[in-house]
Parts: sequence; structure tokens; C-alpha cells
Amino acid sequence: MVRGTKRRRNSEEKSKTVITVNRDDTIPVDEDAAVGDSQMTTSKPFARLVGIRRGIATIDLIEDNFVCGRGSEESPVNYNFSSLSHDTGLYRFISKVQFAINRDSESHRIYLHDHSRNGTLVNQEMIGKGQSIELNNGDLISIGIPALIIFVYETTEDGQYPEELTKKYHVTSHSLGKGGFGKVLLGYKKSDRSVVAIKCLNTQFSTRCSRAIAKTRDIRNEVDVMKKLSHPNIVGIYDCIAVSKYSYMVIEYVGGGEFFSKIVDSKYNRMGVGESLGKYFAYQLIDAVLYLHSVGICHRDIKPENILCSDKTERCILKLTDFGMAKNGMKMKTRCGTPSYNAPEIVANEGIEYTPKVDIWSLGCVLFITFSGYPPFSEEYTDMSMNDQVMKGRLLFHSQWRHVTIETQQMIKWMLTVEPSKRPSAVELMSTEWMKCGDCRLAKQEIIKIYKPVTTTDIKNNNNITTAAAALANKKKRLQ
Ligand SMILES: Nc1ncnc2c1ncn2[C@@H]1O[C@H](COP(=O)(O)OP(=O)(O)OP(=O)(O)O)[C@@H](O)[C@H]1O
Repeated sequence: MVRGTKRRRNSEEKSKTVITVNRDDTIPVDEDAAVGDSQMTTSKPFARLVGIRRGIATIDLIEDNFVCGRGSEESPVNYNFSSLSHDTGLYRFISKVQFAINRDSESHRIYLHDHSRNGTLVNQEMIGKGQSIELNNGDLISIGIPALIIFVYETTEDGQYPEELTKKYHVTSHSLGKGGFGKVLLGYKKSDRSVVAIKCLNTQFSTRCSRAIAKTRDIRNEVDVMKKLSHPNIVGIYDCIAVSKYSYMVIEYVGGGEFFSKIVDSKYNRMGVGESLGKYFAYQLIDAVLYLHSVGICHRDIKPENILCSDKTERCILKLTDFGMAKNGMKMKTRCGTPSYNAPEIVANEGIEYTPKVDIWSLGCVLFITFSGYPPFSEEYTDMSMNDQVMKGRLLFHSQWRHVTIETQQMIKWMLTVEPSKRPSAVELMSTEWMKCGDCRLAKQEIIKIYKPVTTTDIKNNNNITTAAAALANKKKRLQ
């Protein structure tokens, strides 16, 4: 499976999703721009560095050379990071001269020159001491490691966003990705500079476009579902601001990209991620689905593209996202999802009721790819139609599986049982011996570490959280 081929195939799959949506980008609304913290100056800045971390200012760039670092008598800087000395995790990475931003006087192109031994990263790629890179609007600047983002470089105030949004959040021009109905931008909460992702969705109602109506319903449903949830392996939602034809979903920032890119990474040589890492991921995903089903929610579109990685490390935390098709209920009829991940009872399309077991099937497909590097069901397998492959539960175990234990193979086959009543529930999966291995225990410890109990302030600020609080109390009991 060639990476590019797979990627293309998946975008085709996206378009085959039964509830399809427009691919239009959000057009910013005509209201006042976000002001940010720019220093007031008389000269016009050519760009600015938007501080994206607590303690870091937003800086207008006016001079052709601008130097940042800890600074010293011998190496003076234009901006010193002394305000970060309390932030030891970051401060230790900062050099006396970290990086310089230079504007070429002739071409007017802007370059970042890295002066640091620990390095400066642009868009999560290391530049390296002595090297330069041209900067473009929306670029992310981090120090030492990808996760330590400090600035977003902006040449324009890209969007104009409604006051309801900008009084609480700053929206940068750094794009995290594009979805079916808009884009996802990096932002931060003005109150504490915590980084967030802002999903900007164009919900314009048009009588000419019935899909827009479906998406409007989706967003409302997605937000309602997400507000009920609180789990370390599920992307959290902070806010949803709807103004005229736009909706802005402010959600937890998850910086490591899609799980899809991880499992098809060339370093795994299309052989799967290996038994140990695979189980580490499997535990997290099964726990997320167990939680979802315990609060009565069925996701209905589990696939690697809807799972995000917390960071770029190998053993990252996975977060399930995109609840646009999720349903609050135990019995469903609507045919939806993504064909190659859809359970046989959805593929059969007989208007027969199905249950949350459809998520177990989809998860089985995800784990099949995770362990082997190729999908269980695909239109590329030309000997049989994809519907037949799914309806028969036909699985091809190629040589990649020689490196996977029989127990793991059995577990995945069990999840891909055609008859829903014989397919395991998430509770049954969780209570198997398979889930008691060291890798699963490690995953469980990591989840407990990031588990944050709901506080009374949270409850005061958001009455929806009370449902989540009850769910979390159960969750905590389960984890102990
Ligand atoms: N919380 C987040 N943190 C960081 N990046 C994100 C986050 N959510 C989404 N992204 C990025 O934005 C891209 C698009 O996300 P989105 O959920 O809108 O896409 P989609 O699933 O294709 O859209 P749709 O909801 O229309 O199916 C993702 O692939 C991901 O790269």
C-alpha cells in the first residue's frame, strides 16, 4: 500500500461517507478583527510574532533584523525570554541567542535564522544551528522540541472573527487542517494563553444546498455529544460560538497529527507498528469506546483519520475526535459512516436496527491496520466487491501477520465477527487476558496521569459538565 495511494483512497472514502458535506472554506465574517497584544507603534509592522504561550508577548516586527533569546551583555537581543524563567520546561531549551528574523532588504522575503544548539523549529521541523528558512504567514515557531510552540508568525490579520469569539480567544492564521465544512485554526484562550484548536465551520443555509442543512444539524449534534464527554482519549470541547452563518467550535488542541499518518509512516515499512506499540494504542482506543458506550453514545465513524495523536512521540496519547455522526442511543437505523470501516449490519442497509457494536467493528478495522499496515477491507482488492468482503467478514492474513501473536490475531478476528451478537462489547474486550499485558498497563498509567477531575469551578462555568462529572466519577472508579 503506497502512502500516496492510501491517502488518495481515503479522501475518496471521505467523499463516500453517506452524509457528505461541502469542501468550502470558511469565509470570515465582516466584524471587528481580534486585537491581540500588539505593542502600539507609529511605524507600520511588516509582520508579527503572536505569543502562543503564557508569559510570551505578541511582538510587532518593524526592523529588518530582530533577535530573540535569553540575551546577555555580549549578546543583546531585541526580545528576551526572561518572563519565562519560571517555565523551566521551556527555559532550559532557550539559548542566549535563539533565533533571528531577517527581512531581505531587496526581495522583502522574511527568514528565520536559527542560532541555537537546542534548535528552533518551524512547523514542527527542526531548522538547526546555522540554518535559515523562509517564513510564511501562519508558520509555527517552537523551541527545542515540536511541542514547545512559542510563536505564530503572521504577516496579515488573516481573519475577522466575531466579538463573541475574540473576547475570549485569539485566532491565529496557523491552519491545523481542513475539514469538510471549514478549517481548523490554532488559537489560544486569552485568559490563560492555553492553546486551543478552533474549528471554523460555514453553516450557511442555502435552499440550493440541502447538505448544508444536514451539516447544521451535525454541528449541533456534535457539540451536544462532545459536551457530555470527558475522557483522556477523547478530544474535549471548551466552547461553541455560533454567529449568523458561522460556527466556531473551540476544542482541545491535539498537536501530533492524525493517527492515520502514524500507522502508514514509512518507518514501519507497511508492516504495522508492532505488537507492543499496537497494544499500547489498542488499550487507549478500547477504553475510549468503553467510556462512550457506557454513557450511551455510539461514535459511528471510527477510523484512523478521526483519531488524533497528542504529539510526535512514538508512544503518544490517542484522542478520538469528529463526533459529527455520533448518536445518543443504543438502537440506530441510519446508514452512515465510511464504507471500508462500516460494519456488515450497516452495509446490509436493510433499515434494520443496529447497536453500538458497529463501533467495535470499526475499531477492529483500525487495529487490523495498526498491527499489519494494510486495511482489512478495500476496493483495491479486486477479487471481491468491498460489500462482499465486509458481509462475509473475509480477512486476508498476509506475511505481515507472522510478526503478530496468535492472541492478537484472535482478538482482532473476534472484533470483526460478522454477527453482531457474537461480536464482543467493549466491556468484554477490556476484561480479556490480552488487555492485562504490560503495554496495556503502561497505557492505563499514562491515561491516569492526564486524567483531570472536574472541579467545582468547571461545574459553575458550564452546567453541561455535571453530566460529564457523573461519567467521570464512574470512570475514576473504574480506573482505580
Ligand atoms: N483538536 C485538534 N487539534 C489539532 N488539529 C486538529 C484538531 N481537530 C482537527 N485537527 C486537524 O484538522 C483536520 C481537519 O479536522 P476536521 O475534524 O474538521 O476534519 P474532517 O474530519 O475531515 O472534517 P469533517 O468533520 O467535515 O468530517 C484534521 O485532519 C487535523 O489535522
